[in-house]
Amino acid sequence: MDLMRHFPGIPAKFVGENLFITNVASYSFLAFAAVLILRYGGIFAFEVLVDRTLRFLNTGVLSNGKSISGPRWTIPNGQVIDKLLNGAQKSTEWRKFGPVYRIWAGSYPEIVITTPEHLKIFHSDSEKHGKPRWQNLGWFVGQVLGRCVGLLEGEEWKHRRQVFDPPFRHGAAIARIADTETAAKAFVNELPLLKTANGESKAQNITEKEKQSSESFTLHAVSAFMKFPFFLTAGVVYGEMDAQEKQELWNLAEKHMALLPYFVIGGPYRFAQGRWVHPSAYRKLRGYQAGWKDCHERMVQRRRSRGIRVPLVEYWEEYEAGHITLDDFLHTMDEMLMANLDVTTHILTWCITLIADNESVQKELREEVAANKTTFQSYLTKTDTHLHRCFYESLRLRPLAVFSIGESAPSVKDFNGILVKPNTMVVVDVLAINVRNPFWGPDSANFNPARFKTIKQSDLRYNLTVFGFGHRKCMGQYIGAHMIKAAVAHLFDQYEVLVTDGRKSDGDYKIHKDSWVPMADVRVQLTKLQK
Ligand code: HEM
Repeated sequence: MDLMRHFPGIPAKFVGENLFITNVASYSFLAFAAVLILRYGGIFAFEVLVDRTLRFLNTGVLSNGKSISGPRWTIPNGQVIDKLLNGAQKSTEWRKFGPVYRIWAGSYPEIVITTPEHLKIFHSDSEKHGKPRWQNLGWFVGQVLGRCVGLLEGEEWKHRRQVFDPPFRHGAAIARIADTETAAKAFVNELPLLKTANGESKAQNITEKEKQSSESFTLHAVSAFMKFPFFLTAGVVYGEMDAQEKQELWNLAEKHMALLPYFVIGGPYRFAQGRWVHPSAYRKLRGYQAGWKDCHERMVQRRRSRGIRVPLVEYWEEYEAGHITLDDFLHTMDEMLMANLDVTTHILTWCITLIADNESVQKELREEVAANKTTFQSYLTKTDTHLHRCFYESLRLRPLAVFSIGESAPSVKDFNGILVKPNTMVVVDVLAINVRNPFWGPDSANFNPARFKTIKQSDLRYNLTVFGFGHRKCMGQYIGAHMIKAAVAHLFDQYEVLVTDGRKSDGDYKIHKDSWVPMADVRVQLTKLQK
């Protein structure tokens, strides 16, 4: 399908009620569009028509409050593509609509909030918040992730979260720290092998110091760092995996990546009927689903036959006992591994890039790591270290999504007189909170981990968003933090790291194009340190 060429991309989650009305409305719009485009070549006219109609049907706010503005609905999916793939630019551009504005996800209004005050108001009843169906992204996403923990709400969410989160709780993550650290060390030790595997050559223009060490090579950061967090998370759930299982899982990851564009493009992919428009996309979807299910059935079988009890087997037993459905199981597995693949790669790549580009930060980190060698594993779990501050500062500046995944409140929310209707999706402009917010001071755009030294944890509550809010905080936050910090600590302990490529003319970094999160598209030069 031609649309695909224009929207290489990604992502995951949401939707609202009244799907039937929405379907009818959407198909009517498509019919109108066809007529207009054929007759007048009028894409602009079509967008205006859709925008006006949607505003007439539901603006997302009550008419007895202030009115709300926002960007015009655009083909093919409102602002979904911009929100997910072009977030940083749009976060700045859409400021002209004020601190609270509306965007469209397909035919659903989403309200964007940008200040800590509004964040506090919105989360005053966070325990009752819901998740709009399929994250307002439509049917295709629903087929892969519709029943994952992150998209459920109410009692169902509470129950499924209790089922899935035991291996990821704080105590469990601490108990695994030796495994996490060993895996991170192995990952860093094996990086030189990637220079051949990735067809990378030795760095050009090697300096005298590098010649002496004779251990200098460059890597494309995303490609080189992707598998480490993926297989580490897989290990938490599946236990030890053999080479064949790892290969099968990676093949499935590649198939999953090929589905990501359909998650965001919208149009026909928002509806089950879209299968008639693009049968090969539908076949890819079914192929992935079948492979994902088979792979898990076999992994459970193998572990059971050897008497191995790992979280995978325990989750499967919940399914067999009828406590959760097969989709609950498969979709949550997908969320933890596949949907998260880009997330964890993004976090690791940015953390390394930002430290590498700040010489004094890199030096301080190396010294701290050296000073903590004897208690290295407990050092990794601490939160009052330079390493942890580097991790947080990187999350602050380079959030995985510029516009948060979003939630809906069951009550009316009053944002300075704009009254948001109950059950309407509200998303947070994370850059507005984490960077443009006056709380962070005049150097808010700079990478300065030391800033966290003097900030009280309680002051961060509505001024920083990293792992989500309230009850819906990230299930993998502890494992996630440990794995990133372990990899970063080992890397900078063994190598001098330099960003050699990936800058734009304005000094900002290039962003990886084939992902649903804004990963750094950089190359790094690693030079082995002489010890
Ligand atoms: C450092 C890396 C990570 C970061 C920065 C991160 C960030 C986030 C954020 C911001 C959310 C909230 C999304 C929302 O608003 O709904 C979230 C949710 C979630 N994350 Fe993570 N994540 C990371 C790693 C992981 C890992 C390794 C797992 C594997 C289990 C994981 C599993 C989940 C799940 C299941 C949810 C949904 C929680 C719920 O709604 O109950 N995350 N994550």
